[in-house]
Amino acid sequence: MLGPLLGTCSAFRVHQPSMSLLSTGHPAKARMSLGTALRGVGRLTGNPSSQSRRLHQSPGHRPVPCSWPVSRFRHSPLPAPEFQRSTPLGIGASVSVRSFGFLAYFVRGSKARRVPTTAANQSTSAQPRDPAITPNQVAGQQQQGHSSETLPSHNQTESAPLLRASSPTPPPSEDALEVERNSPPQVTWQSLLRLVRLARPEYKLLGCAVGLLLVSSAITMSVPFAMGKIIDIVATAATPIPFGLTTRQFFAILGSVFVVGGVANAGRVMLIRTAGERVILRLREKLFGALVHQDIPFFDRHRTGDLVSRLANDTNVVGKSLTNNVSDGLRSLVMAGAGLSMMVYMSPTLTGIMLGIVPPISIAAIIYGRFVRDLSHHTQTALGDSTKVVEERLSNIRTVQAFVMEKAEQALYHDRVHTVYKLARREAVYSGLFFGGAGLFGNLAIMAVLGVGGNMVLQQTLTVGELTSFLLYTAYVGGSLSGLTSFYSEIMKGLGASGRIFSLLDAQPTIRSNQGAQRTLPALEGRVTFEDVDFVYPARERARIFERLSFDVAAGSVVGIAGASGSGKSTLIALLLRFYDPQAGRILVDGVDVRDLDLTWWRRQVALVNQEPTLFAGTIAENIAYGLDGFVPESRILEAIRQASCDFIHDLPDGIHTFVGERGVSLSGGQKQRVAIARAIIKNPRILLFDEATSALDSENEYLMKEALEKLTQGRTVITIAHRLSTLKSSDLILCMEDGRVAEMGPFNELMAKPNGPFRKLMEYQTSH
Ligand SMILES: Nc1ncnc2c1ncn2[C@@H]1O[C@H](COP(=O)(O)OP(=O)(O)OP(=O)(O)O)[C@@H](O)[C@H]1O
Repeated sequence: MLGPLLGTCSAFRVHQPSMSLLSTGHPAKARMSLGTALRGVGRLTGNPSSQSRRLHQSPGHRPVPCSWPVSRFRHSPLPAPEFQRSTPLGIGASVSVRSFGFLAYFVRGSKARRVPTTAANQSTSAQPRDPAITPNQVAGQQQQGHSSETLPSHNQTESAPLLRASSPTPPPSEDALEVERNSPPQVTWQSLLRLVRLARPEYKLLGCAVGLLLVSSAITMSVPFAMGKIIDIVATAATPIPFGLTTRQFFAILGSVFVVGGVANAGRVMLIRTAGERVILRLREKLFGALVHQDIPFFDRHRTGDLVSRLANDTNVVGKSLTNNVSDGLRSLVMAGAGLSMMVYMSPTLTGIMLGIVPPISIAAIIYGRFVRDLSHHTQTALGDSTKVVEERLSNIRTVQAFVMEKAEQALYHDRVHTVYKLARREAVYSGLFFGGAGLFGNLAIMAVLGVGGNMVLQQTLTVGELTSFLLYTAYVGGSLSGLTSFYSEIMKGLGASGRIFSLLDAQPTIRSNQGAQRTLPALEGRVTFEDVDFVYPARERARIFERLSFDVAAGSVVGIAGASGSGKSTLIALLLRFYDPQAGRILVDGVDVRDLDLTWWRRQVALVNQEPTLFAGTIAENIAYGLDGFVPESRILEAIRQASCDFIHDLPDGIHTFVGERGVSLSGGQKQRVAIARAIIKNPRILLFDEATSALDSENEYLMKEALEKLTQGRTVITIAHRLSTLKSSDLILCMEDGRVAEMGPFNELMAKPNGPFRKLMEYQTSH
C-alpha cells in the first residue's frame, strides 16, 4: 500500500514548482515593498536636468518646481514577514501554513488599521522640535524609546492662549496635531465606496481582466483533475482516455489548453497592472495638485516627510489594492470555491477529514502568529529608528565632519543596529519554530488524508489518480485561502491609505484664491498699511507675535525693518504675502484689505527675496524665469542678470544653462542670493520684499548690489528686513520692531539721533559685537 502512496507523494513534490508556475496568481502578487516605493519615487523625481532643459523649447513650460528627496524613502518600512508564505517544506507545510494565514487575517487586518504610518513617516522628521534639545539629546531620547515627536514642546508649559482666533477655523493646538497625525483613518462603507470609485474609469480594462481571470482560473483548476487522469491512464491500462482520444491527442489538447491558460493569465496581469498604474497616476496628480494649493498653516501642521510618503507610498498601496489585489482576491475566491467543490466531488470523506483537522491547528497558529508578528513589528520599529539616524546624519554630513563626530555617530548607529539585530535574532528563533511547527502539522494532516485515502485506494473506492487529484486540490485550496486572507488585509491597507489620501484631498485651505471679493486694482500704487494687527501662528497659538500692530508705508518708499532676532520681521512679510491671515486687524494695500484682493493677482504684484533663497534643481535660467508664465526669451533673463549684478554667471562654463543642483547646492550663498534677486526683478513687481536679501554678500558685492537695487527700487515700494547698518541707512523710513510692536519709526538719522532710542541701541549693539 505504501508504494503507490509514497509514489504519489514524491510525484507531488516533483510537480509542485511547475504547479506554482501555473498558479501564477500568487507568485505574481504585487506587494508594496521598498523597491516599489523607490521606483515610485524615481518616477516622481524624473531627470531634472532633462526636464529643465526644455524650458526654452516649449512655450508654456514651467521649470520643475522641486525635486523629491529620494533619501526620505530609503527607510520605508520593510514588509513584515508573512507567515502564510509557502515554505520549502513540501505540500504539508504549504497547505497548513497557508491555512493558518487564512485564519490569521483578523490579526493582520486589525494591525494594518492600528499602524497606519510606520517608520517611513516617523523617520522623515528627526528634527528636534524644542530648540533647547540638541540632536544628540534627541538621539539619546529616541534610544530610550521616545521618538522626537513625543518630546514635550516648551510651549506646552506656557500659559493659556493669549489670543483667540477670529479666523473661520480655530487653530488646532500642537497636541491636537500630534493626535491627528497618529490617529488611524476611519474605515467606513463610504470610504470603501469612494475607494472603489477611484477604479471606475478603468472599468473596460478591469472587465477584460476579469474575463481572462475566469478563463485562466478554470484552466488552472483543471490541472489536478487532468493529472489524476494521467496517473490512472499510465498506472492502469484499463482506464479509458476521455472522449476516446489517443494518448497523443489527449496530450496535444491538454497542452493547447495550458497555452490558452498561459495567454489568458499573461493578459490578465498586463491589464490589471496597467489599470493599477493608471489609478496611481491619476491619484498622484490629483494629490500633488491638492497639496500645492494648500495654505502655509497646512504645511506647518504636516511634516513634508508624511506628505511625500502619502504621495509615493499611499497612492501605490491604493492603486494596487484596487487592481492587483482585487484581481488576486477574485482569483483566489474562484479557485477556492472550485477546488473545494472538486474535493467534495472526489471524496466527501477525505474533505471532511481535512476540514476537521485544519481549523483547530489554525486557531493555535493564530495565537502564536500574533506573538511572532508583534515581535516582527518591534524589529521594524527599531529598524526605522536606526534608519532615522542614517538619514539625518548623512544629510547633514558637513556638520558631522566639521564637528569631527564621525566616530560618535558610528557608535550611535552601532547601538541602533545592534538593537535591531537582537530583536531580529529573537524573531528568527520564534519564526523558525512557527514555520517548523506549521509545516509539521500540515504534513501530519496530509498523512492522515493519505492514510485514509490509501485505505480507500486499497478498497478500490478511490483510484490513485483521484487521490493525487484530491491532494493537489487541497494544495490549491490552501493557497487560495491564503490569497483570500492577504486580499482582506491588502484591502484594509488600501482603505487605510485611501483614508489618508482623502483627508488631504478634502483639506480646504483657509487662504485660497477663489474666496472673498477677489478684487484686482487697475493701478496699484503700493501703499501698505498694518492696522491693529493681532497675530499668532496657528501651529503655536500660545505665543503671541503681534498685538495691535499698526504702521503705514507710503507708496514708492523704501522701508527698512530692524529689530532683534525673533521680533517678528519675517512674519510681517508672511502676513503681507497672505501666507497667514491675522486673527484681528487689517492689512491694507492702497486702502484695500488684502483679504479682498484676488490672491493670485496680489502675489503677482509682489516679489520676495528670502533670507535663505530657495533655488530649485534646474538651470540658472529656469530659476530666474520661475514664476513667469509662458515662453521667456533669453534676452529677458540676461537683462535680469545684468540688473541683479549676477556677472559671475557669465564665468560659468554653461552660463545661464548651468545646473545649480538640488536646492542650488552648487552655488555659493551670495551667488544664490543674486540669482534670487534676478528672479524677483524679472517679475517687475510693484512691491519688492527683501528679507535680509544681501546678508550673504561680501562688502564689495553688497556695494555693487546696493547701487543696482537703488535703481531698481525707483517707483516701487520696497520693504527690506536688514541687520546691516549700510543697508538700513539708505531707507526712507525705518521701522524698529520690539516685542511684537513697532517700538520706533522714522528716518535713519532721526532715529540715530535719539541717544536711548531702541533703534540706536540695536545698531550700537550690532556694531560693538
Ligand atoms: N511657522 C511658524 N510657526 C510658529 N512659530 C513661528 C513660525 N515662524 C516663526 N515663528 C516664531 O515667530 C517669532 C518671530 O519669527 P520671525 O521669523 O518673524 O522673526 P525675525 O524677526 O524675522 O527673526 P530673524 O531676524 O532671526 O530672522 C519667533 O519667535 C519664531 O519662533
